Amino acid sequence: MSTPSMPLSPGPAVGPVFPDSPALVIRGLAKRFGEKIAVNGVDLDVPAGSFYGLVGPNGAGKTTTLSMATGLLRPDHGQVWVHGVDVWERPLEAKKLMGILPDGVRLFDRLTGEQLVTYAGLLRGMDRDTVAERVADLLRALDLTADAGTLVVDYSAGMTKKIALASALIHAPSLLVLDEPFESVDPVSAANIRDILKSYVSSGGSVIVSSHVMDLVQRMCDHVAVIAAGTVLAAGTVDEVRGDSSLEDRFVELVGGRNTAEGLTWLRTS
Ligand SMILES: Nc1ncnc2c1ncn2[C@@H]1O[C@H](COP(=O)(O)OP(=O)(O)OP(=O)(O)O)[C@@H](O)[C@H]1O
Repeated sequence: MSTPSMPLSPGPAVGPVFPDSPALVIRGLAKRFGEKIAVNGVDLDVPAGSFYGLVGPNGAGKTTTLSMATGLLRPDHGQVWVHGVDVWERPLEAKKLMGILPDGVRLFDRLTGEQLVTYAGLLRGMDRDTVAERVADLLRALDLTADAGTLVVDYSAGMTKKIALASALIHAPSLLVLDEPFESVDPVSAANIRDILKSYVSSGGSVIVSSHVMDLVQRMCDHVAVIAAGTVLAAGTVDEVRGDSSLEDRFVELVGGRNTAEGLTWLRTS
């Protein structure tokens, strides 16, 4: 595979971040697990200030792509830039710019919710007073104040998602990478999270979010990429990708795979 190149200037090898550069650029990203090709040459451009949805069927390669884009999983091929900073060449610089909500990663769950978010802030090198102020704000915004002193291991799945999101937001990153942030989250909390993310984007932040909920992506995101079998099938603004259809219909059209229940006659009760 030839060396991938970024079309827009990635900036100098060392130096300040370029605010005008795209929030995230992915070129030729690929990953194989044994015989299984999980990600097969993904290119993606997430403009700064966009709310970008990444959708695809189960096993499409969304988590693998986002893990490689955020420096959690080493790609076999390809390159990733966050605001012009090469994630795999300058990981510390790149990671300062990102807030990450990974899917299924273990948290330090013997800490209380408050301790966990505080720890995330201190790890980011923030001073204690700012951390304390932001932890209180985040717990309030995510409706976790009453459970601040509860161990994370005793949180429900939705509460765990929310405390992990708070940990990703504490250092006010430029780019938020969220893998299935709404999974297991109740509708009121999901609406609160959407409001937080919308105001984050309107104040200049960028978000890339993976989700299976097409309706949510259509309402919330301004850009979307459809990925299946490790390949991007369509990408652009939500209106460009969906055309005259709903995003859900367009998704089914692109991805295919609708099955009938013909083979499950034994499931009929009458
Ligand atoms: N660590 C691993 N070892 C082996 N195979 C893996 C591993 N991680 C992912 N895969 C495989 O790679 C493919 C892509 O998985 P991935 O988790 O990226 O998909 P996804 O789009 O996030 O799926 P879902 O929507 O179900 O979460 C799948 O076939 C999966 O089985």
